Amino acid sequence: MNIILLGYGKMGKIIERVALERGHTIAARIDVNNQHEFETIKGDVAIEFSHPEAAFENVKKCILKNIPVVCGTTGWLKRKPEIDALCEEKAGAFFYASNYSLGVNIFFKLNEYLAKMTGNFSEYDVRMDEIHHTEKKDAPSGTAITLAEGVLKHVKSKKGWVNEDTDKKEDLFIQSFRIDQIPGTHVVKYSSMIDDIEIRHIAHSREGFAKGAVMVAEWIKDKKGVLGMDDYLKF
Ligand SMILES: NC(=O)C1=CN([C@@H]2O[C@H](COP(=O)(O)OP(=O)(O)OC[C@H]3O[C@@H](n4cnc5c(N)ncnc54)[C@H](OP(=O)(O)O)[C@@H]3O)[C@@H](O)[C@H]2O)C=CC1
Ligand SMILES: O=C(O)C1=N[C@H](C(=O)O)C[C@H](O)C1
Repeated sequence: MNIILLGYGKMGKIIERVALERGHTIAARIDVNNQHEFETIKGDVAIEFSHPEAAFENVKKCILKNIPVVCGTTGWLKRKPEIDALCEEKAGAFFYASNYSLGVNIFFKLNEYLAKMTGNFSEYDVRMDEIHHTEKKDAPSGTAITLAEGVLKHVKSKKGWVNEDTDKKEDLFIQSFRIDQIPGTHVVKYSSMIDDIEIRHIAHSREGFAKGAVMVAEWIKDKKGVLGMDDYLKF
């Protein structure tokens, strides 16, 4: 496959290496300074890991050019419904995941299972921590938001997530920490007066995110529609 990279920062560079190792070629590396090149570029699929302010336009351009697009950029999801609608209208292919690593997607399912179990017992409260490197633009992380959505689906006492400390029982508190070089750590804590049940996912590097994104790009090449990890992994 000939892959267009939209965003050539930390993730774009690792995705390039993984893609080359898997026998693909790179059609273009589009970053903030060479956006105009995108107008003339041809490729089989685009992988978009850029900036919360840039993702919407990048994905839109791909759909309008009929290029299947795999997007990993977080922090722009308020506008995702517009992209979903455009993708359906143009019969395009758009894939979004807040986290492309296999481990995190297993972790999402484990979290939902625990939320369902503890949600039946008023003794348990739940909160979350996410820890990332200091260059991260958005908070809370996209992964933390997906985990929170998994909790909110099953724990009916929680009405929404918040990113600052709260003493309201109905708020699910996601605490964000920014520490140099941390690729991504997520913790969900189910606590009662008697015990704690805590699950933790620690990414040792960005390798899992990049490998997952390239594998999804291989898969999406001949697909149509608005797609996500549940379509790809089919757990
Ligand atoms: N879903 C997942 O599995 C994962 C998602 N992410 C997400 O991916 C995104 C990128 O992460 P990361 O690579 O670490 O970030 P970086 O800041 O290292 O890289 C982003 C790159 O995109 C560039 N950029 C900015 N605007 C545009 C634009 N309009 N078009 C193309 N490129 C642009 C930036 O340039 P400049 O620096 O000049 O602004 C920068 O080079 C983040 O939103 C992050 O949260 C990260 C890891 C995994
Ligand atoms: O910005 C990052 O680095 C990461 N972003 C994603 C997120 O916001 O969840 C995925 C991963 O945690 C790394």
